[in-house]
Amino acid sequence: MGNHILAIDQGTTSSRAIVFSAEGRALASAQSEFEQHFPNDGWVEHDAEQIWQVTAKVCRDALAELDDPSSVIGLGITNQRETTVVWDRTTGKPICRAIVWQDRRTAETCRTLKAEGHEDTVRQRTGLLLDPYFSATKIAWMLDNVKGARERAEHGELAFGTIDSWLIWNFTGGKVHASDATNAARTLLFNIHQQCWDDELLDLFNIPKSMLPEVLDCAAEFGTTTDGLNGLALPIAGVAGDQHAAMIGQACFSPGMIKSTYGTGCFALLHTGDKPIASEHRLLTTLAYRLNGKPQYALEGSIFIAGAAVQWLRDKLGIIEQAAETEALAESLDSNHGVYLVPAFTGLGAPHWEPDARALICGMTRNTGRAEIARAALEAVCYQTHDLLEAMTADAGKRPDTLRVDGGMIANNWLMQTLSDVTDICAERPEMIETTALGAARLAGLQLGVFSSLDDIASSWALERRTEPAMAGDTRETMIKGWHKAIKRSLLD
Ligand SMILES: Nc1ncnc2c1ncn2[C@@H]1O[C@H](COP(=O)(O)OP(=O)(O)O)[C@@H](O)[C@H]1O
Ligand SMILES: O=P(O)(O)OC[C@H](O)CO
Repeated sequence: MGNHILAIDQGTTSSRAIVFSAEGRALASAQSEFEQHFPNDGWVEHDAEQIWQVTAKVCRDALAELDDPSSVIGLGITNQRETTVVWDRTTGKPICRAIVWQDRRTAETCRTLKAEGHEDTVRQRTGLLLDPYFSATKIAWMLDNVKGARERAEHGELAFGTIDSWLIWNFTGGKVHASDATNAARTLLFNIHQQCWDDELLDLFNIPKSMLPEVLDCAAEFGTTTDGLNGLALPIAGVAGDQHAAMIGQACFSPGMIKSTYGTGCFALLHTGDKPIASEHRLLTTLAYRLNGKPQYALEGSIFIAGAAVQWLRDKLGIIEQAAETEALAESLDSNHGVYLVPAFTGLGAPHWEPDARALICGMTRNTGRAEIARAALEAVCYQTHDLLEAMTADAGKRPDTLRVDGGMIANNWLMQTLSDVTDICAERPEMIETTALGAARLAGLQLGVFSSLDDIASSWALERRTEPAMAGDTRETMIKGWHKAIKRSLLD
């Protein structure tokens, strides 16, 4: 019998499937992008049916690369979080397109709920804020805007799920409606202290409880695949939201350990142990993971735009052809020449939480060219990480000394060094950069007996590159001061 695990990383722009060995080597993989829909300003939608089709296909493609597919003993799923799907339990069809985490259409609803004084209760119970980022107001929007949806939901005909639930439902032929605690904790409906759906919050957001999935640990029995894999029956044994899976993939298992993932957005999570810490600096309190019924908590800083700013340079400004070109452009300058880019294209996340802030470039002169702008896009990621780390240090009472980094953007060595310089913290990049998918595989492996413990998993984490801070203190201070001035301007909008 084999011990390989198929892991799915269902991300915001693409679905990936990777088969991992027990040592954490990628034995086979496949990836496919899918369509992004922007039907209105600030709206972002996905076709959930297409996500299911594309995801099942990349799994089949990865399995087909193996000499012996029977060596695969289980499936782990990790996913873009908060993105909301509502479907009909009988037909299995979504009632409308999925509303993506980046979508800002419910900003007004959030403002009203805040003005009515509900934010403290919501924060206290969920660890989150009243922001359109999370699922609850997205579900309510669907119920109120898709004809007949509210009535059908009240009659128990509709199901809600984040993308993990939607995939589990489809892989099991509609038999299992489940999610894991980390995904549930991003909905604004889950009480992170009691580890259950919160009836008062369901009332506040006006969402029928019958729509919600059963919530399980991250390593658990989520059913067996009957559909999508050419008849292959695999136990779905590990599930976590992508940032939580990255915590597992980066082996951040002790309080004080922190990882930061640089993909479309950037998400830094600090492990805070078995007690939740309420942030006083507008960070989120969330789950790191939940195993054997025992939640481990984290403080999270969420930045909505990181690599997406580089995509913008490529697709909208046309000043680069490939993301990797930003490295040589940034390196070609001796300083940032006073140019800053605040990438508030979809508002600002932590620690500002300003859905209406908008992006800007400032400090330009006649000398400013593509190198300054590319460098400013990369530096913005470093400054934002700096701001998150300051907030985390203040909340947790201790400054982390090492940041474990991953995500597509961190292949950029200039960015990695500048991150260390600006944050004044060492950055460590692991050998296996696909930490998200690896984390999902690890969770499934834990459930299926491939690993006996988290220590067993931690022993296979291997360092590939480490950067040390090497910038003079006064240079750092000047740069950060310039950034904070730019941020102030973007908040004026
Ligand atoms: N060498 C690079 N330098 C800067 N940005 C990069 C580089 N390579 C990829 N990126 C950016 O990283 C992002 C892709 O990272 P990935 O982890 O695959 O994202 P996601 O999982 O969110 O789709 C893209 O936004 C891309 O612009
Ligand atoms: O799909 P990613 O990697 O951009 O991650 C999305 C996050 O989970 C959103 O909270």
